[in-house]
Amino acid sequence: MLRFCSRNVPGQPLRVLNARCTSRIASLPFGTSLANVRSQTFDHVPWNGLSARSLSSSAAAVNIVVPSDQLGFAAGNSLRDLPISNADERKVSVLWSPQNWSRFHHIWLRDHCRCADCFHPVTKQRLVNTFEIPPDIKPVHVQSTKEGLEVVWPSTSSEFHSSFYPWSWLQTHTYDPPAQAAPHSERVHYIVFMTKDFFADRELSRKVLWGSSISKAPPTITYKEAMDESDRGLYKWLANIDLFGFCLVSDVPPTPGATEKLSERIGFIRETQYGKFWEFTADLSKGDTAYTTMALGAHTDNTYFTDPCGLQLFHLLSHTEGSGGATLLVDGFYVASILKELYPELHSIISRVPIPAHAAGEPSALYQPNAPSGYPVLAHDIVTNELVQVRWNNDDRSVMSRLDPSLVEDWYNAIRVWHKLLTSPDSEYWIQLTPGTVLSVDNHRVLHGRSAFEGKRRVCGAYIGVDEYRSKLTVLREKFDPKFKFAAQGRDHKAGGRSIWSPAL
Ligand SMILES: C[N+](C)(C)CCCC[C@H](N)C(=O)O
Ligand SMILES: O=C(O)CCC(=O)C(=O)O
Repeated sequence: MLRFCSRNVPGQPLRVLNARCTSRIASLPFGTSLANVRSQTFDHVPWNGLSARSLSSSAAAVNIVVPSDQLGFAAGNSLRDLPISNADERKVSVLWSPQNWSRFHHIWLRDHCRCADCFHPVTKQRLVNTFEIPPDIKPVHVQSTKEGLEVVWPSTSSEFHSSFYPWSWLQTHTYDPPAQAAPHSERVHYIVFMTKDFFADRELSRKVLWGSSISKAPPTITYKEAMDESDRGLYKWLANIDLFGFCLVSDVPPTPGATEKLSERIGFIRETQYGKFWEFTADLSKGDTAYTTMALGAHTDNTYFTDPCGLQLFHLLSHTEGSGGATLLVDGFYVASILKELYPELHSIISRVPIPAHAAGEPSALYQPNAPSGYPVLAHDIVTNELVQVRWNNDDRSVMSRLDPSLVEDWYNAIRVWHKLLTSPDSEYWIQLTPGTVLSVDNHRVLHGRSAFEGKRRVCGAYIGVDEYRSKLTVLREKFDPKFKFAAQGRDHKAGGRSIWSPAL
């Protein structure tokens, strides 16, 4: 049963507009003032017109306290001004608007309390002991306030425990139903010119997939922008990489020193068997074909690492006494989207068959991923199923000794088609790098390679860990992206400048 009651302003009408609550007793037409039904009880029935699913099957006497003085509704206003909340045996339901509501399990809400006793305001770590929360915990009081939802819990000690959840935080983290994810990526055949408002309205983590036409307007920033201490240019640089999977940096002094300093603007350089900040040329000084004049097909680096590097920076410092050595880029997400569309069963095979890999060119090192079978070419988020990583280097692939015998021919067919799409003229973006232009590549998405060359060719660059890159991008988003700004009107802890309600936590 639901008992509507208003608080704080006795006798004031409790007006709920746009919400309809159907009960066996009566249905409430739009705009009904509930004042006269304040004491009326309603069996717990589906909110008519709000959702096919009932809010709860079990009848439970709960108080809905929606202080009428805080409703502030004029006739016809939407519910968006103040969501209605109610609690049943196991969940709190929040009615955002006539067609939208969410449900949060009591245990989930209690576990996610962010008061200073439950969530460290500086370290942003959970303090509440999840495992001491009674599995059947129920609030003694639920209240909608202007800033968010207030829930009062029974507590073993004498006093109650009060939790607060900002509306925007609940909307960000709604899981029943899940927040409507914006389409993750869009395949464009034209080039989107990077205007500042282009960034402003982009959904975070959106991707712009591209083919060879990216050559018309490759994402580029200047060295001056990247080095600017305001970090605005750095944000633009990383936002470009996040959107396109790569970005050029122009007007960079053609020296290893300037390139290293540029790399470190993103984060600390990841040291590997090739060194920290590396320079390489065709002298086989390291046991890898990158240190030769050979052509290298489109690949991602470090498939032999459990955690392949996130970014790779290349700067062609000089090339004399010969030609060639053009750089190849292929958007692995773009090609995967085509494979999925045209050959879904092959897409499924390379998304599930693991590939072992090794780096064994240095006598003092033999790298293999921690999973003995390796990892599939395409890795997807386990919940959203969005593509998050491409791992492909056919040269560094080890023996396929764990292939299901019934899959051998299909697997070879799958990688053959994958390779055909990767090497299609529509997928390939060739660029002849020159001294002064640094190429930065998301090694989890964009494959790179090069054409064969003659002469003396010197390249320098660095690896940056994927977590260092993504952390810097998130910190810059907090600084520059209004979507990341959170204002809980005084209900916030901002130790270290970061809100406890940051969408990233
Ligand atoms: C970038 N640097 C020249 C240092 C090393 C290149 C090693 C590339 C290796 N075959 C891989 O795919 O990871
Ligand atoms: O020499 C180049 O331009 C690229 C070499 C390469 O693919 C690599 O180092 O992974």
